[in-house]
Amino acid sequence: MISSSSCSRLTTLPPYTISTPRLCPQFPKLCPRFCKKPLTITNVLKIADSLNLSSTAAPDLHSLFSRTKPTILVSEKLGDAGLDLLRSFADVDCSYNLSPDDLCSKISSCDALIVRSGTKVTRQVFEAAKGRLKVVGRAGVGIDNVDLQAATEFGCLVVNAPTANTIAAAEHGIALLAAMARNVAQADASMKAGKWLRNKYVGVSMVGKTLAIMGFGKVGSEVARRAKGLGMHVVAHDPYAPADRARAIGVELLSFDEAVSTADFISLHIPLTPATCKVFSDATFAKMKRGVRIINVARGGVIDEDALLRALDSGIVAQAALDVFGEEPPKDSKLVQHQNVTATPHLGASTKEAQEGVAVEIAEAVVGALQGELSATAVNAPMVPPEVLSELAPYVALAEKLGRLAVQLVSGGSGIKSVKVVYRSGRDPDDLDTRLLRAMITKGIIEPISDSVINLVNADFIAKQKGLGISEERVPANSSLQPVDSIQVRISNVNSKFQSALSENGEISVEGRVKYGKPHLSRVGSFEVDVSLEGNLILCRQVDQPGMIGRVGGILGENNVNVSFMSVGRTVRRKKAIMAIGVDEEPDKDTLNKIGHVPAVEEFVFLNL
Ligand SMILES: NC(=O)c1ccc[n+]([C@@H]2O[C@H](COP(=O)([O-])OP(=O)(O)OC[C@H]3O[C@@H](n4cnc5c(N)ncnc54)[C@H](O)[C@@H]3O)[C@@H](O)[C@H]2O)c1
Ligand SMILES: O=C(O)[C@H](O)COP(=O)(O)O
Repeated sequence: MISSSSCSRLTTLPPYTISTPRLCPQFPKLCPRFCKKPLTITNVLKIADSLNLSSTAAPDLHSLFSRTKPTILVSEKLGDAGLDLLRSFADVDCSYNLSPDDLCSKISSCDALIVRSGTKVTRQVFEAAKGRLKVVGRAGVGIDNVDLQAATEFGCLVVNAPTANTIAAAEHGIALLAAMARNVAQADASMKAGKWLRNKYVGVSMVGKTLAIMGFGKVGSEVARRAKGLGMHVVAHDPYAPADRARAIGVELLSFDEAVSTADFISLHIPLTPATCKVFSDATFAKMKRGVRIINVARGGVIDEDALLRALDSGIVAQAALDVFGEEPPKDSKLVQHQNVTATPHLGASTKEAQEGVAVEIAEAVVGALQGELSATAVNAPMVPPEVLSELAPYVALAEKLGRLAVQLVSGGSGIKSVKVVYRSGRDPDDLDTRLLRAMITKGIIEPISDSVINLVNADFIAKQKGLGISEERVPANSSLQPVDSIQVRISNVNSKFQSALSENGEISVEGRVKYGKPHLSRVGSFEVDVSLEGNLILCRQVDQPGMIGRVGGILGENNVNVSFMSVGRTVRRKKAIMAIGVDEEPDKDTLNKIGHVPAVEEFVFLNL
């Protein structure tokens, strides 16, 4: 728990570090502008930096400074090992079988929600969360039950657990394949009904038959390996699958039509997306060999279930084995009741081992995300590996400051439509991921002029929503030691309240670099400066003449405003110069007026960083 002494230390930091009510609840007056902001990786890193902690210690800051534990709602059964992990970090509310209304009424008091496939995380859920929900964790692979667009719009990170149930799903696919081919379920049911029907349940052999794997991803590849072991000829269709993986397993990659028309068995392993919804339609069944057998352990929605029923009745499809359904549990039971259908109630991931693995995988992802880490399994945000993140941390701070600085130079009433960011870097473009930097520039530009809270998840979306186009350019630099030599932010087609910030082609232009690990301003318009981007800044253009530093410094000193640094840049000697003055306190109006009345001062602007 935070002590008042450590909290007062925090108040000496730039205010964006005192960012959440949880961080500094007893000092809301000291940080009123910032209390709405969530704790993000950026400000956690800034706090770590300001406290001279290494960036690897940063995630612990959340728990160090948080007065209350976060609350995590688990809406479907999760393995114990995952629950234990969650409980060591948060208050965990396991409420299963919630109605949509109950979920909406609970969610506004939750920081994270963990679901499996049975909970629909709709736009209404994000709206009802009123900004508190930061993470949705999907304990499994398929995220078709989460409205990703709404999550992104509300700045809520969605993470999944994509690896722990792969083998379970593949094994279930093979179990269904074999059970269907040998009528295991039907024969078992008949025996339980007291019958002995040896002639009725003659099956088909798998060896030598062609199996088409539709979707050659994690599960599809594992099914392929196992089917090869059964002596099947395996082909696959997946427009995005690497050919070398297919070669390594001995699988031939085919077009959709080739795969469905040559197969004796077809096993579905594609995600449900708008593009794959009902892709197995009447037209698709018409292309298949008569007597084909279909297994679906992916998603019910990829099949038009009415069309499947027709294909089963007409004999195009001899048998189907289904673990998943368009609606779960299925309301219309015609398909489930069909004598040639083997059905299981979405059991693909349901092994003890997979459920424990998924629970731990999702618990780690959710806890990490709540601590401000960028998740490796983020579904709606860029994944930034930790080593890249720690290298980019000072540039992240620089990017946000430059955005914040540039937007304050725009005169009121000018709508910002177009921003260009120029990165000077010696790195190979593939070695420099600018998504994080772009998000922080967007944050810096938008937050001071709106109510939006920007993070890595929603930065691009909110920029687009506000009609703000951000383009990026890379300029090669000689030095390749640093990831970025300089970042320039240019805003075009606006008026500036500080004419000297305009470049020759009329854009507001500010440029900065990282010096000694800290963000520095290196250019404003066509003036070179060299000031640390900390606290508050006064930019002042004056006639280049002796005594100006003393005059302006004197006015600030007389009014009890402490100058932290000063830099003068000029274009023409004895003509024009820019003075950049860092001040610890915000000068009052009178003090600023006095600076404006110094005869040689032609224009000045006060900027809050
Ligand atoms: N029944 C269960 O309990 C269970 C368990 C695990 C996974 N699943 C489901 O299985 C599916 C696959 O899971 P995964 O872990 O292998 O995912 P994955 O992302 O590793 O693989 C999916 C593959 O489908 C491919 N694909 C996407 N669109 C395609 C298209 N139009 N045509 C062909 N291929 C396409 C992708 O390129 C990818 O290689 C998902 O729908 C997942 O939800 C179900
Ligand atoms: O996509 C998945 O991971 C599977 O369909 C498992 O879903 P479940 O967690 O609801 O069993």
